Amino acid sequence: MLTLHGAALTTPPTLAPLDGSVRPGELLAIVGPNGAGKSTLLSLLSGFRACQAGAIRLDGRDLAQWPVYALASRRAMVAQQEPPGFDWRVEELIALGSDPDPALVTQLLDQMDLLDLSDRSILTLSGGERQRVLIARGVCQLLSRRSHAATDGGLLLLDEPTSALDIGQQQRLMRQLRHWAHQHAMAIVCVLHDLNLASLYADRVWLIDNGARAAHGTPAQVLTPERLTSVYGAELQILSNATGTAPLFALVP
Ligand SMILES: Nc1ncnc2c1ncn2[C@@H]1O[C@H](COP(=O)(O)OP(=O)(O)OP(=O)(O)O)[C@@H](O)[C@H]1O
Repeated sequence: MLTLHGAALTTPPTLAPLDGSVRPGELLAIVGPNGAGKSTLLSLLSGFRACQAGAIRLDGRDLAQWPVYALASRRAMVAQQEPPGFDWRVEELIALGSDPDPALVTQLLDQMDLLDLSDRSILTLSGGERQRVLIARGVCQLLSRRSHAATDGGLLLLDEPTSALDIGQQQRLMRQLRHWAHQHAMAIVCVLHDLNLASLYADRVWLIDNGARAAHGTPAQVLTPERLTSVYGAELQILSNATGTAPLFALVP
């Protein structure tokens, strides 16, 4: 479990103090306009950036106190635009640094619709294919390093994981994220620009605006047309949703 206790950044890029938690088995979406502070917040949650006030704790221990190797078994981060780096084959890159059971790699290749690409060089992949490989690598890191003592699947942090995906792959990924969250009691935090994906798949949403959390709760509580119009300055119409619970939006032409 990840907990925030007045966690803040006081020098630019600033973030107002945040309290809250990310629980095993849930999918938390972080949404907000460009420049709101979403990626900055994700870098705090990952421990790559230290908060300047308050604290962030993973399993009750301050993030800054975790030894690097131990932290890598409990938290994986997939950044927005990771450069491809060296000429790895897809299945090599997924396993890199994790020494996983080969069956896990095959399962992840299947789950991310990458089986046909397993032997290809990462340098030859399209943007969306590469994005799916990097997500598989993050999940592989958590599942293969998981200790027998762990009661949950750790923390997976994803910065705009659907940005390069077509709508079919977006749906597959979001369903797969929910599946991993439930099957492995994994806590998953996803920065999303697509409010409809947040609405359809997230258990909870944090709306970030201007370096502060403007609202948090279920998608239906947070994603109201009035609030979104005010925060994004976009003219929206609300569409009905098949489940009748989460709102869906379209731009007014
Ligand atoms: N080192 C820095 N010094 C000063 N300001 C910064 C620094 N890094 C980022 N910023 C600013 O902090 C704000 C938040 O940036 P961040 O990347 O977290 O936004 P974001 O919500 O992820 O945006 P986007 O949706 O465009 O990816 C932006 O206005 C950015 O210009």
